[in-house]
Order: sequence, then C-alpha cells, then structure tokens
Amino acid sequence: MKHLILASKSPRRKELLTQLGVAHKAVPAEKEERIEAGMSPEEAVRTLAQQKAEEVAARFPDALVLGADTVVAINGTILGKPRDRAEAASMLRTLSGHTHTVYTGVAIAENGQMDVFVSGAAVTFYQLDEADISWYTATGEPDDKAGAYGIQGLGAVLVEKIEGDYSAVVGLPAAKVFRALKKRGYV
Ligand SMILES: Cc1cn([C@H]2C[C@H](O)[C@@H](COP(=O)(O)OP(=O)(O)OP(=O)(O)O)O2)c(=O)[nH]c1=O
Repeated sequence: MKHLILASKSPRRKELLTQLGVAHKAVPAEKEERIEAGMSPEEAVRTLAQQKAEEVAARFPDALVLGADTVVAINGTILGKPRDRAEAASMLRTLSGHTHTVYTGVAIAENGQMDVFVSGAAVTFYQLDEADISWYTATGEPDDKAGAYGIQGLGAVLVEKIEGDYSAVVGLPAAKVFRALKKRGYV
C-alpha cells in the first residue's frame, strides 16, 4: 500500500488522523495558499485543500496525499487565520451573538487523480463583551485558527450551539476522511 502523507503543519489535523488509527507522515505544503476574490467559502476550501495536496503530491508522486483547509464564513465574508491579535479581536466581534458557518475542504491526491469534498457546521456564538474578547485573545488560542477561535479548546465557552460536523470545525472531518480512506483500504 502507498504511504499516506498529510499535507499539513496543523497539530489538530495530525491528532484527528492519529485518532482514526491511520499511519501517516506529515509534510506541510510550503507555498502560501491564496483565496481568490469572489469565491464562495466552499469553493475556497476546495481550491486551497487541492493546492496543498497537489504541491506535496508533486514531491511524493508514489504516496496518497491528503490536504485540507478550513475557513469561517459569515454574511458573505470569509475569515481565515487572523494576522494579529487586533484582527483576532475584530473577528470575534463579528462572530459575537451570531451564527456562522465553518467549512473544511479535503483533497486526496492519488495516482494523479484528485478527490475533493467539503464538510461543515453552523456555529452560534454567545454575545461576547469586550472583556470576554480581550481575555480570549490574550490566551493566544485564536492566533493560528480560522475565525480566531478553537472549539476544541477554551473557545468552547464562546459557543452556544453547533449543528453539523464537529470535527470539520476542528479542521478535519473525521467521518468523511475515515470513509474515504476505508474505501481505499487504509483502515
Ligand atoms: C474554527 C476553528 C479552526 N481551527 C483551526 C483548524 C486549522 O488548523 C486552522 C485553519 O487554518 P488552515 O489554513 O486551514 O490550516 P493550517 O494553516 O493551520 O494548516 P495546514 O495548511 O498546514 O494544513 O484553524 C481550529 O482548530 N478550531 C476551530 O474551532
């Protein structure tokens, strides 16, 4: 069987894949991926996941390569990872008291073929005041996360309700990935 490579530097994705009992190696894509203007969030995560898988697959043509990307979407705006804590605070203000959607795209490259799918969830935040926002940004947890929060960490206290695929919010849709890998004989 081919080696499985996770085209990611994300510790969450590695952990989720490890939880599935799937042996793999992580090799992050090196290029800075880009969202083009006018793309829907679903298109954006599909494209970005594909870019990551393609780049790593070019280096390891004999492996099965899995890339993923996560964004938060609210009122037609796509939120990626915050550039700094001020932007993290501004993202949290946008999410406060509202429902947003989190999308994770997954691309699996094998034998020059690409299988791409998207999973997601609707997440409703409690109303946050400035004290909540400065407390949470000061923890540093938002720094490397799309939408400036991590539902699996302290960010859990911001969330009133979630409907959909929880693991897609964390960064890798476990059930869909498991099924895709099972189909290919990896589990
Ligand atoms: C909304 C949300 C995002 N996130 C994370 C998942 C992703 O790691 C990150 C989104 O950034 P991505 O650009 O999808 O991924 P990455 O740069 O961290 O890793 P790589 O490109 O190497 O695979 O936000 C959480 O951990 N919890 C959450 O609740």
